[in-house]
Amino acid sequence: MSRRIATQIKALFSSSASRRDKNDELKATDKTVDAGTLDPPALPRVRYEDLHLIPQVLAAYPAFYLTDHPLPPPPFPQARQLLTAPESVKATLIDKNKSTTRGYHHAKNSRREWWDYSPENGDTRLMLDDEEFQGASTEYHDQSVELLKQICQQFNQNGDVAIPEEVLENGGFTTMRYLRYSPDVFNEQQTAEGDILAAGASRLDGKKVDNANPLAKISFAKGEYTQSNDDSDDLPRIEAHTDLSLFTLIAATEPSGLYMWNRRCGVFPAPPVENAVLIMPGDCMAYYTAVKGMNPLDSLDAISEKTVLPAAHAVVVPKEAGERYSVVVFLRPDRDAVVSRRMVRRKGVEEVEETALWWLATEKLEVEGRKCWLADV
Ligand SMILES: O=C(O)CCC(=O)C(=O)O
Ligand SMILES: [Fe+2]
Repeated sequence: MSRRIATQIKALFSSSASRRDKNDELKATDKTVDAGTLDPPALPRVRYEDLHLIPQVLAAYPAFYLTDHPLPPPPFPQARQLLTAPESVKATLIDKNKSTTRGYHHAKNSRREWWDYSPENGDTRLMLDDEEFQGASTEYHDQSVELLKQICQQFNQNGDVAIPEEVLENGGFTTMRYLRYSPDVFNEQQTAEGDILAAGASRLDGKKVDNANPLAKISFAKGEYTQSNDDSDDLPRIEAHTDLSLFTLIAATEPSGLYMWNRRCGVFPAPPVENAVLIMPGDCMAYYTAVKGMNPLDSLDAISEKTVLPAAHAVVVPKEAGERYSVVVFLRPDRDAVVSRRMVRRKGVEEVEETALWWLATEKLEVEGRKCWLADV
């Protein structure tokens, strides 16, 4: 790493500390300070003009905020417009083929509802019939895709191609999601037999078991996170998972409630930051940045410090905090894009096995706690 970049990165990471209240900063440097007065760890901020720093930043942090970017304001009014529309309108936005990546969905036991915009071939089906809604939504989607592609290009510098150009040529299987987390989203027959269980929840011996929410009632005190599962059924949330994407972009309203893990299980709160978007790597990046000639499906040796791992994240909106809206853009390769190639031995013969995005998606559905809502990819 050049000295200039090393200095820039150092400045970048210390700048998250310098943003804190001056008193806190003084406390943080005082070795005798009670750990209870420390802030939780902060995710770094990267300016748009410093995109080249991203590979190094993601070697140290699970995600980052991008500031000074050219995106328009996030379409929160549109998210609110759609997700608070009458049930009869939402019903018209449900895909007839039961797609899990297009149109309106809810997980009422998690007090969450969402709408996916899947614009393959410029498709505007399952959108609100409103010109302003469509204009703002497509504009945010299209510009976010361009931005996320620029982020991917940072891994293809100096003759090194991590992400194949063909993956970045078209929009691939990219989608945008509007989410609403609210105590007002609830299942009227919450306890009725046969109701749809919250994502990640299952029935065991007739009892409802909630394994969806490891962050229920999370709090930070004395320099540590503590968690309890009391009332976890009531909190608007999304279970811990990684995204099936190259990169994911998130803009959210207050209150916060988004948490991310780094590769050493450190937890970072990821509250909204004004005029910034949160960028996190998804599953595909681990394959594209694995040690050359090795495959994470074969061995953990394929993962080096420079390998960009998908960021595990969860949302738990604190009790009585009100509603939270988020706008999420998932940059993905085509469904058929080969994400990984490796040599396997079958019936004594060595052959190349190719893994496509759609296969990763279906495989992921089998993994408890790592569901990704892409059943029909
Ligand atoms: O609402 C958020 O901030 C995150 C949503 C999310 O993780 C997802 O939809 O995959
Ligand atoms: Fe996610």
